[in-house]
Amino acid sequence: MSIRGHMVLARESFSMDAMFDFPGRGVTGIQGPSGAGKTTLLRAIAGLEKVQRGQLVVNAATWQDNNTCVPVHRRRVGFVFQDARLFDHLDVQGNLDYAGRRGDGVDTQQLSQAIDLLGIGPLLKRRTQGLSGGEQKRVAIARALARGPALLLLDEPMAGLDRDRRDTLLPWLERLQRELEIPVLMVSHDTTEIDRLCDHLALMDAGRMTASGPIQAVLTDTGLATTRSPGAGSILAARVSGYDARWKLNMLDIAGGRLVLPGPALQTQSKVRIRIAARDVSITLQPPADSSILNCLRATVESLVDVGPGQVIARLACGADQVLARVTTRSVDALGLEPGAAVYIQVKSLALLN
Ligand SMILES: Nc1ncnc2c1ncn2[C@@H]1O[C@H](COP(=O)(O)OP(=O)(O)OP(=O)(O)O)[C@@H](O)[C@H]1O
Repeated sequence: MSIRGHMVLARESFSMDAMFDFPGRGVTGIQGPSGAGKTTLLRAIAGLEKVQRGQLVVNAATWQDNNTCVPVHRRRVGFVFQDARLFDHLDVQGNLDYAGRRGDGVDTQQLSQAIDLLGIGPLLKRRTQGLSGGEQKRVAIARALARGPALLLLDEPMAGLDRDRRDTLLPWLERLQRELEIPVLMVSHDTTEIDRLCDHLALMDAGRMTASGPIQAVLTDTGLATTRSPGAGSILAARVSGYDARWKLNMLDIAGGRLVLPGPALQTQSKVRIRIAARDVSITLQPPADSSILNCLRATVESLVDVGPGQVIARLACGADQVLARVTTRSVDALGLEPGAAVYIQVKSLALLN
């Protein structure tokens, strides 16, 4: 199960030579600087962009190779563009029906599942002009799912929405991610959206793929410039193992031990993802005797990379997980840190992702 391909094209001031091999299920995030070619790649996969050379196999179906080029309307692809592009003269139902006009018509079962998953039922008779930005996006996504696509392409699904609207749209997208079998390629600038929704992450720059892999591995690959950015961090899978009602602390089991997260009680045994920002992690040689920091775990230094004047990014193994820590060169020297060193990491704050 995979989405494999190679897209080559040249424009006056841009060329793309992108090889990719993404998982055939789950959500793959595509990130990269403005102008890297992310939208162009999605358009090429959808068959909307004329390429000089193209190969594309979507879960064993060949959409493009030297001899074949399946036309756009025969590619089983759902595409949500940056601007939702709904038809103003039609109501929501009319917009959804419109999706069936090309290709093989509407897949009624898939469409009713999408209407249900995205909570669109109450909106069906509404004119699209009166819908909020988030509602319009949900309708656009349902429309993209209406023909029962084999692949869903989302180009900046949160673009143009303010923080509050993003926060309300995200749970709908999480629901889709959990309950739909369709693989999704999602271009996004938004780290929260990427962290919460993606299992796999690909990075693009100047028309080329610079990295692609499980999100945890890509985020902690110190060979990539992204781990030098102020927002660098790692994502860990955790299981909720208990709740301390007195202090309102959730106990989260991770591969390398236990973390505590303040807040309302999470459902025991549920799986959650947490993000640990590299700047919130400090390193000690001994477990602290009296510290206000609750989260302290054993770890082993894997690598140390200079990332600017006086600063180092350390990658540490913590159980089967990798954690990044941004520390000073002075601390590295004072603690005698080197690959293989056994240490403790202290985590100042955690962000719960889902
Ligand atoms: N229709 C077009 N004609 C000519 N050049 C184009 C066209 N569309 C995009 N480009 C150029 O191709 C390059 C890649 O654009 P693309 O929109 O794919 O980048 P992107 O990574 O999606 O950027 P952003 O994050 O800003 O949306 C850019 O240099 C852009 O200016």
